[in-house]
Amino acid sequence: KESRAKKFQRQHMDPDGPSNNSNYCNQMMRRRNMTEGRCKPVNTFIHEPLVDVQAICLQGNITCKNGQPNCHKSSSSMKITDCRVTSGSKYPNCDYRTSQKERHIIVACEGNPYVPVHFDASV
Ligand SMILES: Nc1ncnc2c1ncn2[C@@H]1O[C@H](C(=O)NS(=O)(=O)C[C@H]2[C@@H](O)[C@H](n3ccc(=O)[nH]c3=O)O[C@@H]2CO)[C@@H](O)[C@H]1O
Repeated sequence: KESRAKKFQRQHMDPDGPSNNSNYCNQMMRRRNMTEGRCKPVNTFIHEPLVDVQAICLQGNITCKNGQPNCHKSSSSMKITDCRVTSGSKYPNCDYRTSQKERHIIVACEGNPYVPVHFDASV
């Protein structure tokens, strides 16, 4: 069974990216298995070293969107790519818009070791 930490890495980590082609999201959403059963509507890939993303958990606690107190915001902005389904997207041919950004990111952390398990938002 995939751990929540590993699931976070599968869904959100791409240190070697981004390749600034408009098909990045179409390729990566399939490759990371987020187009099975449905097209995941929104997903962010983070183009920073895993250790830098794990270090976000050491920042002060902030409230997550779901009200839990275990979220943390990155101290610096990070290179990310937002993938968002297009209006014309029809499962199983999931179609995404690829948007490269530099944002502070907010993740939820859990466990021992205390590591990212959920992507909450970018700001
Ligand atoms: N505090 C917590 N502590 C611990 N765990 C927590 C906590 N909160 C949730 N989980 C868990 O995480 C799991 C999960 O998949 N949550 S999810 O909201 O659907 C993820 C969002 C995100 O993947 C994506 N998104 C969204 C915006 C954006 O900019 N970029 C972007 O990528 O869209 C998704 C839907 O919004 C779920 O098992 C839930 O129980």
